[in-house]
Amino acid sequence: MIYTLTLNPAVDRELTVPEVVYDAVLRASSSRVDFGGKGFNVSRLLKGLGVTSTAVGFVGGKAGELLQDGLRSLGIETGFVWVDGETRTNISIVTQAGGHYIKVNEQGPFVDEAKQLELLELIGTLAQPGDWWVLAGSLPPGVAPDFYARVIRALNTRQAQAVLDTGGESLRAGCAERPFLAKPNTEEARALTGMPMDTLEQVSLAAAEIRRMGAQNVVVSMGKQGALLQTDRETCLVHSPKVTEKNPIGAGDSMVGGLVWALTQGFGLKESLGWGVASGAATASLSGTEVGSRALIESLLSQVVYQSL
Ligand SMILES: Nc1ncnc2c1ncn2[C@@H]1O[C@H](COP(=O)(O)OP(=O)(O)OP(=O)(O)O)[C@@H](O)[C@H]1O
Ligand SMILES: O=P(O)(O)OC[C@@]1(O)O[C@H](CO)[C@@H](O)[C@@H]1O
Repeated sequence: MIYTLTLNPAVDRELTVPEVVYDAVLRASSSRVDFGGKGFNVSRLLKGLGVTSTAVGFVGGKAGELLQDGLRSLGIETGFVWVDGETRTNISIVTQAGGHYIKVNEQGPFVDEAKQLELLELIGTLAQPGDWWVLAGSLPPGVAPDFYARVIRALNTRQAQAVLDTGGESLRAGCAERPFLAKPNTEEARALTGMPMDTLEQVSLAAAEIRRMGAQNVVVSMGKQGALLQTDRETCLVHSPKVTEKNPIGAGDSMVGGLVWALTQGFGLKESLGWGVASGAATASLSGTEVGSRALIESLLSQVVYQSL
C-alpha cells in the first residue's frame, strides 16, 4: 500500500492573465482548481498511473471538505485528522504566454498538540511492513520541525519505507532518522548543506553530505535538467525529456509519485527515477498542478537519458 502524508494541504487555485501589471485590476482569462499540497499531488499522479493510494493529513473547514470530496471523486482514499481552522488556499498567477508565474502560499491553519498526537496514532495504526509512505511539504503553524522525524521513526519500527520531500530543519531532522530516500531540489539541498550547487560535481558532493546526514538514498531534482541520484553503489544523472513548459509547479511531486510507483512495480532506483523525471516533465508541460496521464508519461519515458557519474 502507498500512503501520502500532507501536513499542510492546499486548494491550489491557478489564474491565467494576459500579462502581470502592478497597480491594476487583472482579469483572469481562465482559472482552475487542483486538490493540492505536495503529498496529495503525489496521490493524484499515482492514480494516473493506475494505483490507488491513501492521502493522509490535517484538513479543516470548507476547503478541507472540498479536498476530501475532490480526492475521493478521483478514487483516492483519505485518512484525515480534522483541525479547527480552514485549510489554506494557495494562488498561482500565470501568464497566457507561459514562462512566468507568481505563487503565493498561505501559512495554513494552526494545529495543536492533541491533533498532532491523533495523526501520529493514525499513522501507527495504518503502517504495515512493506508499505511506502511519501512525506511531503511544509509544516503548518504549531507543528515542530521534528514531526517528520517522529513519523519516520514510527515507520521504521513498522518496517515501512519513508520517502521525504521537504526542506529546512524538517529535512535535516528527518534525514537523521534514515528515511529510504530524501528528495530535495537544488535550493533545498543548498540550504541544508551550505554547499554550492553550481556544477554537477557540487550537486553530487551535496548529495553525499545528505547521505552522511542519514538519508539512505538521495535524489536532487534540478528542474528541466533532470535529477541526480546517489545511492551507496552509484551516482547518476537522469536527464529530463524536453517539453514546452506551461506550469512547473508540482513537477517535483509528480517526480516523487512516478519514482515511488516504479519502485513498487519492482524497478531499480535508477529506472524508477527515469519514471520520476518523465512524470515531472509531464506535469511541467500541463496547466496548474495537473498531472500527466500514463500515456503521456510513457511517451516521455522513451526520451529519458541515463548518465553514470
Ligand atoms: N521545464 C521542465 N522541463 C522538463 N522537465 C521538467 C521541467 N520542470 C521540471 N521537470 C522535471 O520535474 C522534476 C522535478 O522538478 P523540480 O526540480 O522543479 O522539482 P521541485 O522544485 O521539487 O518542484 P515543486 O516543488 O514545484 O513540485 C525535474 O527533475 C525534471 O525531471
Ligand atoms: O507550502 P508547501 O507545502 O511547501 O508547498 C505547497 C505547494 O506549493 O506545493 C505544491 C506544489 O509542489 C502545491 O500543491 C502547493 O500549493
